[in-house]
Amino acid sequence: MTKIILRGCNGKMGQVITELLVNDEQAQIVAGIDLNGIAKNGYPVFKSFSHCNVDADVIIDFSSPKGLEDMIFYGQNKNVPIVLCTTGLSEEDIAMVSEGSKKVGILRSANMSLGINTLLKLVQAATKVLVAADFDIEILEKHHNQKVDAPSGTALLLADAINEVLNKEYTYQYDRSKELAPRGKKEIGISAVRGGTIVGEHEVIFAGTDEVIEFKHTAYSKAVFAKGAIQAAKFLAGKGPGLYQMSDVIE
Ligand SMILES: NC(=O)C1=CN([C@@H]2O[C@H](COP(=O)(O)OP(=O)(O)OC[C@H]3O[C@@H](n4cnc5c(N)ncnc54)[C@H](O)[C@@H]3O)[C@@H](O)[C@H]2O)C=CC1
Ligand SMILES: O=C(O)C1=N[C@H](C(=O)O)C[C@H](O)C1
Repeated sequence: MTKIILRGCNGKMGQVITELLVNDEQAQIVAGIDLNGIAKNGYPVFKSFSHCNVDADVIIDFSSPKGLEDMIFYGQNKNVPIVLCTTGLSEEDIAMVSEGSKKVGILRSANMSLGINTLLKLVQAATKVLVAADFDIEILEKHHNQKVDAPSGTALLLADAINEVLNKEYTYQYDRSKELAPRGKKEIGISAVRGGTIVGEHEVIFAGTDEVIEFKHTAYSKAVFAKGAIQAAKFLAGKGPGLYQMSDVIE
């Protein structure tokens, strides 16, 4: 049985994971960490890791970048690897994750769904062909009105995957409305829409002369992310230090 500490347990994703694990025979939540500290799901909830005294195999984090350092410190000290699903991380946060992973296993992914992780490979293959034929690349993402970070972590993940194929030569253009200059050649445009209860939509648009190819992923429920996170937690439990990705879990 994989014993999980769920950080952000009282949030939207925390609740979906909690419900999914009720009937899971291979994994269970042994404690939650949440700023509001309210226990409502049959497991203890602590306001921070400094109060958490349970025996666990893995941490799943869907919360906020605040307190990231404390979580990594806890993981290193207790030898508990971390599935880091939270987005909106700064450059400094990402460097901290990279450094931290030298002492504890950390799997970081801005999107745990099978669909987006398949899309990453498809857009890389498309980029190789289409950029050589002078196509421009734009990414459009849409999310619910409660989302605090923009652009989404997934939009950045897609852009990074594309840019990897392009030897990291492209820059990201986030706000075209302030631009007077025309579109740059080596740039990836990234645009965000926020409204209602949209779970998560990502479009990668390859626009060439007289033809356009669009790749689109739509999440219809948060369960697609929760299932991926649980799968990742089962994979990561017992693993040693290192920086892992979803591609290590779903080939
Ligand atoms: N990687 C993925 O597949 C996905 C990632 N996310 C990301 O997960 C995060 C959470 O998303 P939601 O559940 O929608 O947000 P939410 O706002 O509904 O829930 C966040 C929860 O974390 C708690 N929290 C915030 N800061 C905390 C801290 N420093 N320590 C302990 N608890 C803290 C809040 O009290 C709240 O209960 C966001 O960054 C979001 O972008 C969301 C969906 C999928
Ligand atoms: O906050 C969300 O809801 C989501 N966040 C992730 C992101 O920033 O990409 C993943 C998913 O799209 C839902």
